[in-house]
Order: sequence, then C-alpha cells, then structure tokens
Amino acid sequence: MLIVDECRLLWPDFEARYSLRAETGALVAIVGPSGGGKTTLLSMIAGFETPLSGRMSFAGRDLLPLAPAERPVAMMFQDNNLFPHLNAAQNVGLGIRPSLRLDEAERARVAEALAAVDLDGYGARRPGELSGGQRQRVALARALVSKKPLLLLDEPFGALDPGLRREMIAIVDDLRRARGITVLITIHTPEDVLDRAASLAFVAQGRVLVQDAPRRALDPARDPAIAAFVGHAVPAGT
Ligand SMILES: Nc1ncnc2c1ncn2[C@@H]1O[C@H](COP(=O)(O)OP(=O)(O)OP(=O)(O)O)[C@@H](O)[C@H]1O
Repeated sequence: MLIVDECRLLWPDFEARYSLRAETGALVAIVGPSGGGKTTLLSMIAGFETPLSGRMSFAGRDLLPLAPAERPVAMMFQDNNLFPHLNAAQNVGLGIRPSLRLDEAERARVAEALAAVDLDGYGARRPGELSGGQRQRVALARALVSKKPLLLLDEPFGALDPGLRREMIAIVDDLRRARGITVLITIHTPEDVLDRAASLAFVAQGRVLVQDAPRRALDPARDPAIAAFVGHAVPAGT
C-alpha cells in the first residue's frame, strides 16, 4: 500500500497538503482542474519535491529519506523526454543505466520492455521515425524497464487521439495486472479509466478533496470544485 499522509508543501503562490492511499497493485486516477497540484503530488512521491512535514510510505517502507533513484518509483511525464539522437532501445536503456553501457542481460530487459508495449522490432528507430503513440510507448517502456513496483504517469497520453489514448491505457492496465504494479495516473479524461481505476482522487487547491470509487468521487454534489470540473453547477446552499 502507498500511504501519503498530510504531506505539506509551501511555495509563494501555492500551498499543498496531500493525503492519499493506493492499494498495492491498484490503478488510481488523479483528476482535477489545471494548476490544482496533480503533477506536484506525483513529483513529491517520486522524490523531486520534499514535503515540509507529513509521512509517506510504500509497502511499509518510509519513502521520505530516500533519494529519487532509491525509491521504488518510476515516473513518466507528458512530454515524453525522449532523446532525439538516441534510438528507441537506447532511450529505454537510459531507464537502466544513464551511461548506456548495458550488459547482455540488461539488453534483454530492454528488448522485453519494448515487447511489453508492442514495439518488438522498433528498437533501432529514432523518435523522429516513430508516430506520437509509438513515442509514448517508448517512454512507457523506459519507465517499465527499471521494474519498479510503483509507476507514476503524469498525463502520459493527453496528446493522443481518444482511440489511441484508450489503447495505451489498456496496455498500462494489462501490464499492471500482469506485473502486480501499483499505478497512479493523472488524467484529464477520467471517463477513460472509470472502469479500470480502483479509486479516483480529485485534486484541487493542493488537496485531495475526495478519494473514492471513480463514479462516486466525481459526484458533483460532493464539492463545488468537482461540480465545476464535471460541468454541473451545484445550487447555492446545498
Ligand atoms: N517548483 C515550483 N515552485 C513554485 N511553484 C510551483 C512549482 N511547481 C509547481 N508550482 C505551482 O504549483 C501549482 C500546482 O501545479 P501542478 O503542475 O502540480 O498542477 P496540475 O494540477 O498538475 O496542473 P495541470 O493539470 O495544468 O498539469 C501551480 O500553481 C504551479 O504554478
């Protein structure tokens, strides 16, 4: 289980206090308005931001003392950060070793990660020779190759058309089930994960306002910020 408990961040124009739970092996969707603090929440779990106070653990292990590379966490960002001069296999290999001096077993892991995202045979292509969806799959393979048990995906497929986006989410979900990994995904289109996510955390103003089964969490009656997000006005006084 991932437990984020009252983790506080304070910036000049943004204050956050996050609490969140994710069962091991579950998919948890992180949803909410732009600027509400979704990316910051994931960055904090990955170790790129340090909370002023609070607690955070995964599988009973305290995460806060650990540097990002020591955490059992892999993160994939929206702008996939592939290096244009490296081919797909090399970009994935960076997930194992930045020097790219991989031994045979590590090269086999790269091939396995590419196969896991249906990119068998694409290892020699550079990002410029791949479609947008294929590039996102390379980035996903790089996040997977480290075999970390907690995968954080920050709006990874937002730039893809709806069909491709759902296809990618299906790939992630199949990998989650096959490998037993825990996945947190920020997403602007919660309808894509309603039937897959164990829970949905609605994040606004630096808080997880609600975490519940996805459809229940998006009930506009629960909070005016949720009503605004899903497009229903809540009558005053309710
Ligand atoms: N390093 C930082 N220093 C100061 N403020 C920051 C920093 N990183 C993010 N912020 C601020 O924190 C707030 C939350 O940003 P964040 O990117 O987490 O929101 P988000 O919900 O992911 O938004 P979006 O959906 O647009 O990606 C914003 O007001 C942003 O300007």
